[in-house]
Amino acid sequence: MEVISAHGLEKRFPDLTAVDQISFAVEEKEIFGFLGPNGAGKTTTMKMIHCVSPKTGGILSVFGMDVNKDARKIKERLGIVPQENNLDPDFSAFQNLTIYGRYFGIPRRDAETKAEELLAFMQLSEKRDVLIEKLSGGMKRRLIIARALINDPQLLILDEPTIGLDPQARHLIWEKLRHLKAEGCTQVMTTHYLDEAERLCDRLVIMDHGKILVEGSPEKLVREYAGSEIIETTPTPEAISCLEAADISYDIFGDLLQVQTATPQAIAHTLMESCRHTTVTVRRATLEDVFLKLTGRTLRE
Ligand SMILES: Nc1ncnc2c1ncn2[C@@H]1O[C@H](COP(=O)(O)OP(=O)(O)OP(=O)(O)O)[C@@H](O)[C@H]1O
Repeated sequence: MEVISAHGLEKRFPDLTAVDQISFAVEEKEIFGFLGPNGAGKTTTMKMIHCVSPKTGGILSVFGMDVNKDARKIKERLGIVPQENNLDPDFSAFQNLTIYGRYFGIPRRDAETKAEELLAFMQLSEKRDVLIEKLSGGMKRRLIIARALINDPQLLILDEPTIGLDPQARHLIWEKLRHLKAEGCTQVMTTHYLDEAERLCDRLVIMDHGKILVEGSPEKLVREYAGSEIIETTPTPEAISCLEAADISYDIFGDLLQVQTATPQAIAHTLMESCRHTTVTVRRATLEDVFLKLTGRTLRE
């Protein structure tokens, strides 16, 4: 069953088209990722899904309902983890959860029971009565996820869930998101961390300039767009003439020469033979290789 279905979805602002006729479908119980450079249109797409920014064209349905007509009913079944920390600084961790429960009309006692459960789930019980400003970045992020779960959402929308966190905090959040998935919670996320997308997402799209460039599982995208292995060395005249003599295609990015291949051994050996004073390394291709190949290396502001 499709939880989200978009056809020719568009968001036009007076000066630019942020989302330009994109189509995608998110299936029940999957984690679906939106990747793309800054300004690609990811957050705008998320905002249309959670009904805070009306679409200007195309079709977008969530739980089979039209976002422009049934926003209230859709929102009741959603959990939102925004990019920015918008916890209420005047209240404790526990109060932030119970007060949020009121927006969904959850009776006070039920909200309190649920809040205790969620604090325990996110390993925050010890911080129950602590004010927001005393929490670390990782704790705040976990609390925002806990808050998004107060209404038992069927769809969780995560905008950069682990932005700015240390590896321990990120791993803990990944574990919790996997747990939620196993319990049947569909998730849609944006992330700039390609390792995060590779680990968590069943399927993803890479967007740029408001359009979807590619869609598929991380494994499929790596296989199709980056080959299985990457050879890296310094772009010396010897390395370049060695590859050109063997008719092997390569890319040069600053002081890095890369060859994408499924058969790295023979090429790496040839390169090592002809460039004895430079290092030649072989590594597995990653989603980051796909991302840079499709969206380029030019800095986006
Ligand atoms: N309310 C708005 N009015 C006008 N332009 C907007 C508005 N919101 C977003 N934009 C523009 O739409 C484009 C897409 O923005 P969006 O925030 O969706 O990108 P993003 O992919 O989420 O980027 P990031 O990775 O930086 O979060 C950008 O050029 C942005 O400046």
